[in-house]
Amino acid sequence: MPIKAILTDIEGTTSAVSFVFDVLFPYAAKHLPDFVRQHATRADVAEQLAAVRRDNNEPDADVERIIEILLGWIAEDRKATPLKALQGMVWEQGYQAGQLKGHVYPDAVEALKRWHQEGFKLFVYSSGSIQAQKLIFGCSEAGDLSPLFSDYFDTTSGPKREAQSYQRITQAIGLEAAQILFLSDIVEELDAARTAGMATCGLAREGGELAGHVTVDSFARIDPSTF
Ligand SMILES: CSCCC(=O)C(=O)COP(=O)(O)O
Ligand SMILES: [Mg+2]
Repeated sequence: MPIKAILTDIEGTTSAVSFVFDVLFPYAAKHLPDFVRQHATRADVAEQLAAVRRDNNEPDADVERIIEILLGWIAEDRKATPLKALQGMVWEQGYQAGQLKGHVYPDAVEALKRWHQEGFKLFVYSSGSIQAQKLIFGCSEAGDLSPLFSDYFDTTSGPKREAQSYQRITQAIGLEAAQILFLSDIVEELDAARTAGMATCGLAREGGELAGHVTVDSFARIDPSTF
């Protein structure tokens, strides 16, 4: 069945792991405490603070305790939906102030533009919140790439290592799973997408193999017509 849509991961796939770990996460760790203190009663922030209390089973946690929990989650790279939502809000301030510019590999920019022009529908699936995804592509070093994408999916569709998440995304996209090519640098994500019936391609930017999946080191080597 020919590929009609491409669903891509961000960290380690379109964008450098070092940008996420050395720029985005430290920025969030630095600015999140004051952001939470200042906006704790704002409806969208309060909703995420309530979710942290629920997820950590600490119904009485005050704002300072929640900040402590969130900083711990950043340090351990926990893909918790409330942390991801709050990080997106903090990064928005950084992008708006011109302190952050999204990193997207030039080969990814070139291929995404070409595939879009060729008629492939492009989608993103990342543990980063949809807001964070729109920012990294909308305020990228290569300019505003957001017109390339038809839709974005985050952990509200489920964890990235579970096949059911890819089934939900397939339903939302409205194609057969076999018509969707999923790109990622994590073998467990590729395995889950394949279990859901998607075609897969691994990105190993430093070289090597993602066991059991076609693996490339650059978007320039991906030809959707061969999957
Ligand atoms: C959307 S940029 C921030 C990336 C992020 O927070 C993250 O956890 C990366 O997860 P991914 O699923 O893109 O590997
Ligand atoms: Mg990744």
